[in-house]
Amino acid sequence: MAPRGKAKSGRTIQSITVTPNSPPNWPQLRPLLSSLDLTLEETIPDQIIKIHNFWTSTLCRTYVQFLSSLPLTTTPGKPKRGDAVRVNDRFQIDDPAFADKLWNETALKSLVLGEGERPDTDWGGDVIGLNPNIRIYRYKKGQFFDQHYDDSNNVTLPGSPPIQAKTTWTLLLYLTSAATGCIGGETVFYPDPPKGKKAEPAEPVVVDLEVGMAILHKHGRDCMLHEGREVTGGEKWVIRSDLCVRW
Ligand SMILES: O=C(O)CCC(=O)C(=O)O
Ligand SMILES: [Fe+2]
Repeated sequence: MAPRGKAKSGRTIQSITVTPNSPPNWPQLRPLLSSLDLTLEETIPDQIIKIHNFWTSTLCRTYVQFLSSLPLTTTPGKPKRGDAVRVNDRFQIDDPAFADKLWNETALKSLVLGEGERPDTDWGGDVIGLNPNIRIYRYKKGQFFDQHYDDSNNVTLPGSPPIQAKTTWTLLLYLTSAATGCIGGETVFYPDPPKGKKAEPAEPVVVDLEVGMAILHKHGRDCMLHEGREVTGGEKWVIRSDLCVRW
């Protein structure tokens, strides 16, 4: 057998340190619009909020290119009991530093907590940052995320001492849309059917993809049933995190 570190030919094999799940070298978050140029737009008060142009199309393009180089894995078609059928390619990482950048170096913190004009939203407590659990989704033709509710989770945010928090709202950031060749993939919300036999079922609320748009939607006990519709052409790319409140 060749000695350790040597190939049979005698060349030294470079030692490779693989840190399992080490955070990627995310591109810097630029260019971005200032919070003064952005607003929280209520699609359904206290349930769904949109931020158009949260990321610029230039930044989205940089990220799609970068994220394409990450080792995404296709989620199994058969979910665990109680989980939604979810067919997409994803990359998941616990990265408190990136979550902190997404919160502090973008307009998000100012929009959610800022002094400016903003809807009187119940964030479920004092918002202190974003969930370090960052999820990247890529949906290709035929992929989708079936109807489900998002859970609230307990998380620990960095600090000394570390801060106990829980998630209250989902953050979805769309990097692609019809403008980049993605067909379908809308996020669709289903309001609870009105009570009473004669009542018409409530119309679904369809959120069309828009490059750089972020949406926040309330989750946990008050989460609306929702889905990511099937992508029928091109690619849908999404970055997912959650708002965290002090626990
Ligand atoms: O990709 C989407 O449009 C929806 C994603 C979603 O519902 C989730 O991450 O829980
Ligand atoms: Fe969801």
